[in-house]
Amino acid sequence: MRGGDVSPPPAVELRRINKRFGRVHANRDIDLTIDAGTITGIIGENGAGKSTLVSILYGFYSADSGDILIDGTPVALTSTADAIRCGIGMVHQHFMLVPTMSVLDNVMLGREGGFTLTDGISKTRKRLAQLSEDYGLEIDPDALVQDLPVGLQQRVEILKALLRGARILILDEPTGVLTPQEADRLFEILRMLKQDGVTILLITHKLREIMAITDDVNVMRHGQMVAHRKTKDTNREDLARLMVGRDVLFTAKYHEKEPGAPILEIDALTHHDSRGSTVLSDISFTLRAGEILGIAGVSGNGQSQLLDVLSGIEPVQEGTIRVAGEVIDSRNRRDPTALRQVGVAHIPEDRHHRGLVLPFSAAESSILGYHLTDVAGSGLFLDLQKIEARCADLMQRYDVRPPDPQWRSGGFSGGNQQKIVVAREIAASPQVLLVGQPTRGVDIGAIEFIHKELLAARDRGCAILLVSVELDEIMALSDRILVMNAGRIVGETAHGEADPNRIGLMMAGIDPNNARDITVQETGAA
Ligand SMILES: Nc1ncnc2c1ncn2[C@@H]1O[C@H](COP(=O)(O)OP(=O)(O)OP(=O)(O)O)[C@@H](O)[C@H]1O
Repeated sequence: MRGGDVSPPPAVELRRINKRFGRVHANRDIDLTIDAGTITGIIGENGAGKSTLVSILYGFYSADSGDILIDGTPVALTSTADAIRCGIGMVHQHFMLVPTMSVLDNVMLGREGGFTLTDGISKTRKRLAQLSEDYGLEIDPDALVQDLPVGLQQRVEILKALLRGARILILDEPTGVLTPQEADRLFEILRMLKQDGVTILLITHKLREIMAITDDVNVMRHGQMVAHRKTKDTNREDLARLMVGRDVLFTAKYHEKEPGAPILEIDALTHHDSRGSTVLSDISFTLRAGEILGIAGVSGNGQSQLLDVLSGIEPVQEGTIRVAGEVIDSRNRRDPTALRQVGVAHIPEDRHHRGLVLPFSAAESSILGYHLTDVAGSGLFLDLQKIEARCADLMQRYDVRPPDPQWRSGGFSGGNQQKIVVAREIAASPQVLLVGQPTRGVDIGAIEFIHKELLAARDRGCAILLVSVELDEIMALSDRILVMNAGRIVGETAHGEADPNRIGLMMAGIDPNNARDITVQETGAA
């Protein structure tokens, strides 16, 4: 017991935790102490071992060795059910909810933990309503999960954990998919939970969030815990240095450059989803060679559909796309492979579903979409040696860890998976590069690197369409910015004239010329 006999034991104590995956030593002699009723952050580069560590605490992985103490008592966590029984809950990066079921059904699912069948539906409904009210979560128990925006889906995950009796809540990169407004709301909820004595463990790459909400912060590097700081005694620069081992540039080194000829011309593009709702409305713009055109917008305002149509995942319904003179419209479809052959590359927003095939090796994933080009070999068959050698080279340049072309794509940490996708698409030297959320889940060192690579591709003449919910990222890289709201382009601004407040208002659907006394909070990529 620390601090004399009267102080309570820590909520969580990890002692000399070790975990290996084959030859990767993901967690090496990790010690971590978390006091009850605090918010503790864990930061570290991609692949540092953060998710592995919290997965061990949640009983998802078993440690090879080491001890776990909850409230001072040693526990054996051999399954997530064990963890739930010990009062541990987890909100995952990829939600574990069933989209076609209601909120109530979802929280009733898999009740291994704090409440049982005898609780009955009506009792659960009451507790759900009470918790939702206590924390201002605004959740309708009968809503279908698929109809809720991601911010609300995440609250359902939190409610599910609380209903199972969680007193220790783990959140693994909870804001990666949230708008800045949703993230602020999440932090209010976390502060309320802390006031009620819940202990919170937060993994994030965003140092702004660490500084805003945590009491303590722990830094991991190469599988080890290398530093602990009281948040009030540190700052972003200090933490960045501890993580990466060098100073980090928080803003990309942008320089002006005259763009070349038009390469991608979009005219009157309108698109409807499967339910007939209009998701893109009369979109027209021109993208030039050697230009980065940023699309700013709150997620869910048509940006994803725009990328889907431009990359050939969805057919053009109304309007035309002209790529290097070639016309694509409703009568003349091009699928993503055909588009790649005319030089249109795509870094998709969702690396799990569209960027990688998780059971494939890194080498196989590194030629996805390019298997018909000479990077895959010259004859009828794939030249595996050539593919692996090229993949090894890309992995070295993009600092993918482990740098092993034969490693299974699904066995890389989230940020390293993202680097594989970014490396593949930039290395194809496309004429047009469509980019969706390029730095989601990526550590600050890698953000700096990816930004540098995007600017370098622009300087080589590539025309880049950059979609990101991080306004800082859009402002740092784009020569021109278009703002999207409700499926329409509602504003345009040049790099030098970009004003985050004006853009923020347009993103929210407010005409900045008529808005008074409204300021919009800036977002932060790191
Ligand atoms: N299921 C697995 N199979 C094989 N290797 C794995 C598995 N899970 C993790 N690893 C390896 O363990 C190491 C640590 O991964 P982990 O996901 O814990 O990192 P992280 O710090 O959470 O990274 P990120 O910030 O990118 O999410 C990585 O090198 C990864 O490749």
